[in-house]
Amino acid sequence: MPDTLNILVAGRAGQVAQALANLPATSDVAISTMGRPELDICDAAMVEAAVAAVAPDMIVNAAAYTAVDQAESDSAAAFAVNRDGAANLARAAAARRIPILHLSTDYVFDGTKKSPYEEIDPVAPLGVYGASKLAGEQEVAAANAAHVILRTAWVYSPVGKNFLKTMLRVADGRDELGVVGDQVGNPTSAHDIAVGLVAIARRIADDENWTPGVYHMTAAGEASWADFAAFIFETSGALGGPTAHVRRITSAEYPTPVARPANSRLDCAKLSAEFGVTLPAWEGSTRACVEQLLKTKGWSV
Ligand SMILES: NC(=O)C1=CN([C@@H]2O[C@H](COP(=O)(O)OP(=O)(O)OC[C@H]3O[C@@H](n4cnc5c(N)ncnc54)[C@H](OP(=O)(O)O)[C@@H]3O)[C@@H](O)[C@H]2O)C=CC1
Ligand SMILES: Cc1cn([C@H]2C[C@H](O)[C@@H](COP(=O)(O)OP(=O)(O)O[C@H]3O[C@@H](C)C(=O)[C@@H](O)[C@H]3O)O2)c(=O)[nH]c1=O
Repeated sequence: MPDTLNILVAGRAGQVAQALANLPATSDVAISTMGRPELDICDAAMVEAAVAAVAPDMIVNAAAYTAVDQAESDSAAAFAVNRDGAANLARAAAARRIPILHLSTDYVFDGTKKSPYEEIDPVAPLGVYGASKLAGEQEVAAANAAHVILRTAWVYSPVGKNFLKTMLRVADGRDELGVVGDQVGNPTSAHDIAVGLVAIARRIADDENWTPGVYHMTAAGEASWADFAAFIFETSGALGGPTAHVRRITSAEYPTPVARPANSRLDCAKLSAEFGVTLPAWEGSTRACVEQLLKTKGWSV
């Protein structure tokens, strides 16, 4: 590993990129996050220029088009970012002979499996977002042999747009909320993803014998969206924040432009075996996020 491992992160304003930027400073890892104005991943020339200027040892792609419903009517934009933008970054990394860590999603699956998904399970996205992310995985793998594709899920953090913040905002002034109880997954904190990414980056930099490929990286434990909401409100209510009763509903009672997988659970054993990385259980990280948001009433922004 170089004395300082320089990591360039694309997608600066996003949840995961901000969590990476907010990690406590260490002497052996330097993280530079870049946003759309100076690193629009859809612009191949800009990507090449930014990568040449920063001269990183590794690239993390945390930029993405993540508006799941909107993607259905904005397919070109979703594919431009999630497939073509990812390919641009992977090519720029390959040209410099450096690895790329690329984030992907549980929504590459259709959710019909009855147990947690493994990396070898067949993919079958239900909508444009999932299809565009799957295409991005394929482009990244084809463009750069030195790739780690990390599928995560149900990401939340004190910043950006996510389900946890939506729950606190919507509960402010309401007694009861209908939340789907028939979709189950792994709510995952952006901070925990950031810690995992840096651990993987260190491993790769230290050891040439790592195995490129697709890995699942989510929090330990599982919940339905209704379970997740109930836990958020229990935590927030106990601290004097917004709270509401969760009425468990079915997906049919909450129609959305695109269906979500009924089973989004990811099996993370491969990540643990290859890189020694296991993310913490979702409850503790959710509590920490709610506590942080309550300090600033940060759910409204
Ligand atoms: N959020 C979630 O629940 C999940 C996310 N993931 C994946 O994890 C990764 C990180 O997600 P998360 O942090 O939540 O995403 P966010 O939506 O919070 O952030 C994504 C960022 O990418 C930026 N971006 C979009 N287009 C471009 C572009 N052309 N060039 C540069 N930046 C761009 C966005 O900027 P702008 O605001 O200007 O559009 C935004 O700041 C993504 O790959 C996502 O698919 C996986 C599973 C769940
Ligand atoms: C706001 C709300 C949502 N829901 C349901 C709708 C949906 O089925 C589920 C999740 O809602 P959202 O639309 O907030 O979440 P969604 O945008 O589907 O979240 C996904 O984002 C992308 C980027 C990913 O990669 C996925 O892993 C996942 O995190 O909760 C309720 O039942 N009640 C509510 O009040």
